[in-house]
Amino acid sequence: MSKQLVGLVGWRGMVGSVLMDRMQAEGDFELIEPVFFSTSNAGGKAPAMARTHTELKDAGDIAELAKCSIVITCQGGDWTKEVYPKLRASGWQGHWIDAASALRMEDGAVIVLDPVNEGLIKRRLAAGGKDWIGGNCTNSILLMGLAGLFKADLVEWVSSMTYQAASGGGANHMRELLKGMGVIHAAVADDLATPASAILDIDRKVAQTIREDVPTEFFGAPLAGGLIPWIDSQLDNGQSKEEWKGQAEVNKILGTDRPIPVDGLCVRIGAMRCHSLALTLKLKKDLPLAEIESLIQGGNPWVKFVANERALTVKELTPAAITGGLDIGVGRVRKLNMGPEYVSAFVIGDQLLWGAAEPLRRMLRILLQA
Ligand SMILES: NC(=O)C1=CN([C@@H]2O[C@H](COP(=O)(O)OP(=O)(O)OC[C@H]3O[C@@H](n4cnc5c(N)ncnc54)[C@H](OP(=O)(O)O)[C@@H]3O)[C@@H](O)[C@H]2O)C=CC1
Ligand SMILES: N[C@@H](CC(=O)OP(=O)(O)O)C(=O)O
Repeated sequence: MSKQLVGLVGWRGMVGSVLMDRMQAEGDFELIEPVFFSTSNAGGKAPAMARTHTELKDAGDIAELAKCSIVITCQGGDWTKEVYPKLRASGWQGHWIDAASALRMEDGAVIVLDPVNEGLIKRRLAAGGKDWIGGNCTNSILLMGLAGLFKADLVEWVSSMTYQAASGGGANHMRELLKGMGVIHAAVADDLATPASAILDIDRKVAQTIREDVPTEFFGAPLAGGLIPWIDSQLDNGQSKEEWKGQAEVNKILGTDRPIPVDGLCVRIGAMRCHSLALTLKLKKDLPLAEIESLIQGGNPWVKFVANERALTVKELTPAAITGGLDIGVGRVRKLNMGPEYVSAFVIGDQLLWGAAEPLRRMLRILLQA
């Protein structure tokens, strides 16, 4: 049987590169006939995974895109908004898999996170669904970590305080964070090399450097040595767009009839690519802690449950331990003073993997098996 023609757009960007790595690692390219597209280098050489279509196609060429039975894009929302309507208007009936948020809340689109909503995906596929959109990274990580509690329909509401990495903004934001770290260090490098230097003098110089010299072009405020308690645009109700996505996307992914309230504050911190969430959950009933832990552990094979002990937590539940892998760390699970149904949890994951690339790759596999 001939292999399906799969168009890849946005493959050299940050999310796209992680997707390419994962597709190679999992042997996905053996199963498809890839066609690589570019917005900037049509006619150039496609990457080595291309076998027959070795030239880059123009990502604005609707007729070329329409030859593919599946298009996967990590190119970004602007490109989606420009090209998707034209492609569908041309009569194209193929499957569209997209990392960008542009189509996420459209009625016909499913937000894909198959370890959590495989049933919904399969139902929509059987009903003729064609649009498969990756979720917001923070929400995908939250749901991957606590899938066991959601599957058991135990969650009454979630308060979600996030600690989001620089990579959520893109490659330039990661660079700006690192430059800022370098600028701060350079300002006090000599003092640090002198053990007798006064820490308050060092601190004064650092504070001044953060205020005056740390680059802010991409984040709009100094991130290195600090944090930024706002992510994305401002809505009229006082939420940030990132905070709004919490309830909207979590409920769409789960396909709930009655929305589970999800709200909290989203904060950018100086981590590179791991998003974390400090969660307060109100459960629908008072369950023994051991049962709650076991439900979380059984949520999916990627949950790395960390017992609520100091030594284990500081070793296992950090960006240093989690970055670059598919594990979703879950820990700090305990009952809170507010009452027996109130439980805390800390969830951490690599936002470029489960938060972006992996759900798309797995959706491709689901389509190839259908
Ligand atoms: N960043 C994140 O954490 C997440 C992002 N997403 C979504 O994924 C989409 C893509 O995001 P992201 O990967 O961060 O975007 P990037 O900016 O890294 O890449 C997007 C495109 O920019 C072009 N580009 C221009 N200069 C360069 C360069 N020097 N290196 C690589 N590519 C370059 C490439 O297009 P071309 O090859 O055609 O020139 C590339 O495909 C967005 O819609 C975003 O919302 C979703 C979840 C998380
Ligand atoms: N907004 C997220 C990253 C992202 O791309 O989100 P979305 O896919 O919902 O636009 C962050 O900054 O961490």
